[in-house]
Amino acid sequence: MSVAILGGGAFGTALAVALSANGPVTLWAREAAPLIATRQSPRLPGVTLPETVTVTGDLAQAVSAETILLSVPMQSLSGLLAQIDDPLTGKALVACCKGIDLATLEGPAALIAHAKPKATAAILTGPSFATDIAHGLPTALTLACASEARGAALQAQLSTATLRLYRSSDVTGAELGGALKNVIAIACGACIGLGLGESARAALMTRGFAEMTRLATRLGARAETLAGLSGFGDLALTCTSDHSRNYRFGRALARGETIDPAVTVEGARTAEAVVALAERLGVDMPIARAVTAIAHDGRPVPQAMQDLLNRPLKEE
Ligand SMILES: NC(=O)C1=CN([C@@H]2O[C@H](COP(=O)(O)OP(=O)(O)OC[C@H]3O[C@@H](n4cnc5c(N)ncnc54)[C@H](OP(=O)(O)O)[C@@H]3O)[C@@H](O)[C@H]2O)C=CC1
Ligand SMILES: O=C(CO)COP(=O)(O)O
Repeated sequence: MSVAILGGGAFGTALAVALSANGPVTLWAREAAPLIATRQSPRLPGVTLPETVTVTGDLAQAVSAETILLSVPMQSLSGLLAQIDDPLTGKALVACCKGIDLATLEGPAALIAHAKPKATAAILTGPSFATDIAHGLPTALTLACASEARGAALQAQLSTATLRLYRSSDVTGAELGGALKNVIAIACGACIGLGLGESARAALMTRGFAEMTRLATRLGARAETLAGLSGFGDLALTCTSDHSRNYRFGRALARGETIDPAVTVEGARTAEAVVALAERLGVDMPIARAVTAIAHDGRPVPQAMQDLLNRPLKEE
């Protein structure tokens, strides 16, 4: 089965390198010329695409593949899908982005399912830095698809010797785990940037995990999915690593450092979407509210942290 990846940034490039171990791969980028010329994405320096990866700027050609991975930032996903006239009947569309769409408050797989109802929507998510995948370091991810049979086929097609996929039918749990952990990672970066210490970060991770589980289960996810790679696994990675852009964003906010708007920080916009979703559903999400306050409302980070500590004492 042929594979195409839409999005020539860090993750799309890394996936193209990894999946080329299984056979030919097509990589589509909106600005394909530099990628064709250099075989390197500026978003993933030092990684050269193998010859078995065909880079194209022709979207119609790319979506002729049977399995299509969508690896653009979450807030760009609906626009990209709208550019594809083809209903993509029978194809597998695998979301590789992490977030919640601000316009619809949907996760990536739900958004794909609504935009292309004649295709099969799935999601590939979990703890994995693009650089690790591209360099062939061992990585385990969740491949979630509502159809058990399509999920099993995708699991086999997209696993490699170093990219180990676990299968799930809980698409909601997988997409929310990946989206929500980025919000908590911003809070953890802010905590460390403010010098509040590692004990405070562990508390934020734990209470953040409670918050993630509360919202996800309210939306029909299984709690055990949140405890898996796509939730707990990715939370652990993203909240503790300098490689994470979300973590670094929170740390920079706390330190008053300049933020580069060209860097993809999914948790910033997703925090806004989460707050809106949680309010609609009556779910308490204090850490997401704090992240929205520091990222968008100009609330100073020390005050936002104090707001969290000042909340009434409660049962765990
Ligand atoms: N990097 C990582 O380690 C991982 C990332 N992810 C997820 O993958 C998704 C993509 O992130 P990542 O690749 O890292 O981000 P990058 O910032 O590295 O790249 C984003 C890419 O998307 C392209 N893009 C943006 N908007 C559009 C659009 N409307 N149409 C077509 N292309 C578009 C950009 O093009 P241009 O360069 O022209 O701006 C760029 O090539 C995110 O949801 C992220 O959470 C998941 C796991 C790991
Ligand atoms: O999702 C990721 C790791 O699993 C990448 O994290 P950042 O987007 O924070 O860099």
